[in-house]
Amino acid sequence: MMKQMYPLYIALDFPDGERALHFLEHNNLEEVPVKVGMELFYKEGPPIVRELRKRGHPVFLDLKVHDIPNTAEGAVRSLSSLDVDVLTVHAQGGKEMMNRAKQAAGETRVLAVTHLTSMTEAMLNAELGVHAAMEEIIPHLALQADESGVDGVVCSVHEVNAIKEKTGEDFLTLTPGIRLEGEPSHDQKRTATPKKAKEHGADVVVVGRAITQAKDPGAVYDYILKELESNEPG
Ligand SMILES: O=c1ccn([C@@H]2O[C@H](COP(=O)(O)O)[C@@H](O)[C@H]2O)c(=O)[nH]1
Repeated sequence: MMKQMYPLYIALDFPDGERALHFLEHNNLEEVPVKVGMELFYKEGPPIVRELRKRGHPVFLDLKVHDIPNTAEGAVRSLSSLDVDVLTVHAQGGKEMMNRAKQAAGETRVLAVTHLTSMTEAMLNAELGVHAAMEEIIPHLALQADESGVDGVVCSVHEVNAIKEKTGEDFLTLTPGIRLEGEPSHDQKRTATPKKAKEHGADVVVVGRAITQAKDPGAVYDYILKELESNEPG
C-alpha cells in the first residue's frame, strides 16, 4: 500500500541531528511529520532518518534527486529503503528519469520539483535562459511528471490551480515557501500564507523557518495545522 502523506511537514533544516532532535523534544513536537533535507542528511546520513522513524516521526526525505535515469533509479531505491513517506526528484531530469525513480520507490511516494520556490520568472528567463512564463512552464513540467507516473509535484501555492487543471485533482501538490502574514520571506520568492495554501487546494505544505525560528514553535505549528484543517471558506 502506498505511504500516507500528512498536511504539514516541518522542514528540519538544522546543521546536525543533535540540534534537530533537541528542537523537536523541547517544543513538544513529538511524532509530528518532518522533512529531512540536504543540510541534515548530508551531515548525519541514514541514521538520522532511522532515529526519527524510531521516535514516531513520519519522514519526508527531500534530496531532490537529479541525475541520469540509471543513477536516479538506484539513488531512489536506496533512499526508499529508509521507510520514508515521500521523496523528491527534479522534474527537469526528464520523464524517463522520473518514471524509473517511481518504479524504484516501491510504496514511497515520489514528487517532482518543478521550479524552486526561490526562483522568479525573471531569474528563469535571464539566468536559466528559459523564455517562458512561470505560469506556463510549471504546469507543463507538472504534466510531464504526471505522464511519467510520479505521484505529484513540488510547486508554489500560486501554481496549484493551473497544475490541477492540467493533471486532475488527484495529482498531489506539495508547497514550500510558506510564510505567516508580514513575516520576512528570506531567500524564498514565490511565497504564500497557510490560509492561501488551503484556499488554493495545496495537498501538503512544508514549513521551515516560520516554525523553527519562532519564539514558540509548538504554537505556530498548531496554528498552521488549524488553518490547513479549517473548513471555513477563504
Ligand atoms: O521549491 C522548493 C523545494 C523545496 N524547498 C524546501 O522547503 C523548505 C522551506 O523552508 P522555509 O524555511 O520554510 O523557507 C526548505 O527545506 C527547502 O529546501 C523549498 O523551499 N522550495
